[in-house]
Amino acid sequence: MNGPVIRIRELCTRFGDVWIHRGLDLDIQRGELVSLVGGSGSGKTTLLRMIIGLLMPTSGSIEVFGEPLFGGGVARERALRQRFGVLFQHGALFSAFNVFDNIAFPLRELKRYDEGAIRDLVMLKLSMVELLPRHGKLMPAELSGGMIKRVALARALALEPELLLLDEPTAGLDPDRSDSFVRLIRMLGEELGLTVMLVTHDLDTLAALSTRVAVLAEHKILAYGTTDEIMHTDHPFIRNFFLSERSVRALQNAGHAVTPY
Ligand SMILES: Nc1ncnc2c1ncn2[C@@H]1O[C@H](COP(=O)(O)OP(=O)(O)OP(=O)(O)O)[C@@H](O)[C@H]1O
Repeated sequence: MNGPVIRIRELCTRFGDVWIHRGLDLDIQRGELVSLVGGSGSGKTTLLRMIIGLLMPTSGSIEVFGEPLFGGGVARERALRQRFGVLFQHGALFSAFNVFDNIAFPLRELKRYDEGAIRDLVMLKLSMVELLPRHGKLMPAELSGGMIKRVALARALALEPELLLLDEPTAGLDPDRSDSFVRLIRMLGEELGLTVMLVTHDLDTLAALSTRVAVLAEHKILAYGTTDEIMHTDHPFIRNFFLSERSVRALQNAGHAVTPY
């Protein structure tokens, strides 16, 4: 496929009288790792939910893998969605299923594999996220925050997606767990040749992962470029977000040349 993996044009979203997005355009090319940042309530999660197909925009278009996301009939929409994996903010594991069954869920839903093949695939995904076969028997309530994220990532990877969408992947993790989860995402992204889009508030995550950063402000993608390009864009949100003392430390740790504002 040529062209962007995600192509959004003239997207508008209105809830009641309130406009969230207004004329938003965004292209994400294959192999990119794009962090979406923006102020609280700017519409990042809403945009992610639209790309997943959970919400319809008020107007405008979203194409994924060169095909319109909406309006192609249930079977085609489902086939399209099988090509992307989603990691929700709190993992969204099924609390009544153990780890094995959570990861097996999308595979069983597909009705393409017998239980032997499903077992092999679940074990493979567990090892990809650096968990052990015995972890498969645990229930979600028995997992640490970091393990929940890893299981949710294994489930997101179950159908071997080409596109991975992550909502606040490191939220709620302590710095060590956050660092190791970021390393895992980066390694898997490279090994599997994934295109990744993530929503994050965390500068460490953004600085360590992104090939590009998209800034959602004033109802649209106000700036889009490499971390270095974005850092040097003059806009109040960008100055506050990137050039606070804490942010500068995170960016310097990730090897970016930056001086405090
Ligand atoms: N289904 C909905 N109905 C009405 N309003 C909604 C709905 N979903 C989101 N909103 C509103 O849209 C705005 C954008 O919400 P969204 O969760 O996308 O923001 P965000 O940028 O992800 O914020 P945060 O960084 O705080 O998580 C908010 O004001 C929210 O209250």
